[in-house]
Amino acid sequence: MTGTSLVVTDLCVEFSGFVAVGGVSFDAHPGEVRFLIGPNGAGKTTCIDAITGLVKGTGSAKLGEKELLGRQVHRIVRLGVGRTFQTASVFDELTVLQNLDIAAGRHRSSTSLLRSRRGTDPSIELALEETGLTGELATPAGILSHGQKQWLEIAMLLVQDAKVLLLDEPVAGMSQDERTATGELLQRIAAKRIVVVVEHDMDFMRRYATRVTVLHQGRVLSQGTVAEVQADPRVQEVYLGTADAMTEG
Ligand SMILES: Nc1ncnc2c1ncn2[C@@H]1O[C@H](COP(=O)(O)OP(=O)(O)OP(=O)(O)O)[C@@H](O)[C@H]1O
Repeated sequence: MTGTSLVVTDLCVEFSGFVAVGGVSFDAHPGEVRFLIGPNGAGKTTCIDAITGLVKGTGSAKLGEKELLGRQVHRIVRLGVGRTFQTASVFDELTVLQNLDIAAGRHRSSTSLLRSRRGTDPSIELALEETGLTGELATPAGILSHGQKQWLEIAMLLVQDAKVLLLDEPVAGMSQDERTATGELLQRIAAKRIVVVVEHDMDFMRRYATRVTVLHQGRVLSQGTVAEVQADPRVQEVYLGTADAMTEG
């Protein structure tokens, strides 16, 4: 393990007295694809919301020496923590390049698109290559496939040089080919960054997770490698009878 880690300790989030996250601890390091799984309402998204400052949490979420909890959203972004949402939040009317320019903090008018290839900055070129979107530079984001929109969101985080990528259900609604491409993309970007994936798709988790944290009713039910959590009877019990039973596949 090298580089700065994300260490979440005893994270708690309450909504008007309802405990959505009740003392969750996990860590994530560069070089691994870390998964957070659990049934509906387990508290997965709320954990991400707390780490990124969208909801108030107590406990601790540290990136290296820096405490994230209690900081404002934009300051957390500035520390290199990026996230995606369950619904892609790209600008549909703008091209892929314009979306990336905005992410990079630049503005490019549509007339300058003709010169766009020559003028593309290296971080954008790299993000396009990593996400396989190089050929879509001038495509309006609104007509990208569902998978490509998710990749564009990831590319926007790469352009911002995010050290931590928190991805909320990145493969929901994707075709099998898109899932495979996304899994391989996550493995590539995780080599140097912290990647935490919230997912429902068990097959995807089994194929690409390095370590898994299983949440249930706001608490950590089990934690470990895919094999370890799959073998945990408590996890099997929680998933028993669901379409995505842990032992399938
Ligand atoms: N803003 C909010 N106000 C009140 N309750 C909330 C709020 N956000 C989430 N909750 C509740 O907190 C619990 C955890 O929700 P969360 O969205 O984190 O679960 P999840 O594991 O991400 O579920 P899913 O897989 O369905 O997205 C749920 O019971 C949810 O209804």
